[in-house]
Amino acid sequence: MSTTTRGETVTSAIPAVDTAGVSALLERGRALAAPVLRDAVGRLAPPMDAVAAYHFGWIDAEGRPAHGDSGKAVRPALALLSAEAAGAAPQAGVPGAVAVELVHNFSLLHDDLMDGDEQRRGRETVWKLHGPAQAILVGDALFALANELLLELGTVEAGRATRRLTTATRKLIDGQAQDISYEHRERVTVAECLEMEGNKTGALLACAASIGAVLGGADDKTADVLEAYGHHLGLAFQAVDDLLGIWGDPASTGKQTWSDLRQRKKSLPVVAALAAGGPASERLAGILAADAKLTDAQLADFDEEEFASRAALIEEAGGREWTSREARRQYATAIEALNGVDMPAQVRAQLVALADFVVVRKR
Ligand SMILES: CC(C)=CCC/C(C)=C/CC/C(C)=C/COP(=O)(O)OP(=O)(O)O
Repeated sequence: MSTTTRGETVTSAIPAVDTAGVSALLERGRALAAPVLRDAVGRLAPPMDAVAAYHFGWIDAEGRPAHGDSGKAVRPALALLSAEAAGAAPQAGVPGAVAVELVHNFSLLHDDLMDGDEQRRGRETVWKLHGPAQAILVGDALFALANELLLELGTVEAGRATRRLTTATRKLIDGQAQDISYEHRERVTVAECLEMEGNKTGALLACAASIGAVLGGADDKTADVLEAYGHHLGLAFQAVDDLLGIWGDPASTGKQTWSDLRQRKKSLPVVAALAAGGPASERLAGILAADAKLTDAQLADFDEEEFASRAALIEEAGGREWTSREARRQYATAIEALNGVDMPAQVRAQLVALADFVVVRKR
């Protein structure tokens, strides 16, 4: 056991992952979602259908069929398990799985444009290859498709699912707005950072973890418990994302090196390091204050060593360790939330396995 800077006791054990079991869960989500996702994308007018197909890795930059990385598909896997947690067949969760994945990809398309990121899933981002207008339009279209797919089911459950997805999307947008505004704030508190991450990442994972149950006929109380699991899992997911954004291997993450530092992100490791106090924390604060006076182009011109030295200071001030502990604390809270729903033991074990994967992932 160990203690966080907030004084709570958390398990410090790094979970062992059932890699084969998790791969099978992710693959099942991908396989059941794929036909519905392809059909949805096929509804888009050219050239948006092809731009979306490129984003999902189904075609390459020249328009040839491809099997590119279309993402880990954590959210579809969650949506199917959520249907099973409510006693329904996994298939009941498929429209929810696809809808959440569409909203997720809408957010990635817009996020890459806003951040000026040139690499996603190991290839050129849509805005870089096809221009900002296509990134905006295809993102908007994926969002519309998500709602269209759910609403055309025409059931009461689909109406409830759409309501939850719309609220999650609004929170995701709130979180993105907070994230961007924090880039230009000298100080962001740990609480503000966690609230922002709960919005930008927690809300959609919470929705993924409950939407299958809603579509499978679960009551709101059951859905709310599953949502709590997904929310904390989302916070663990984002904490790991923040670690990967600084110390991840670009060959695994599929993103540029030091992407978060290049964009002045007040991610958890940075915020925790600044809050820690002490010589490394103060040196970091001084450097970031000087960075704030530079233009984005000047910052982008920095060589690797400049970012490496910032990363080293964040680590020395304790930001890396604090964030890993926070990921494990949120993981433990997510698992505990599962006690609030009576579900088949195997489904519970699979929800735990997915959470294990989230905290140890390298991409
Ligand atoms: C409105 C707007 C622009 C919002 C942006 C919100 C945003 C991008 C939040 C970050 C969420 C996140 C951790 C994405 C990576 O997911 P992942 O690792 O599951 O990605 P994958 O599908 O590639 O595996």
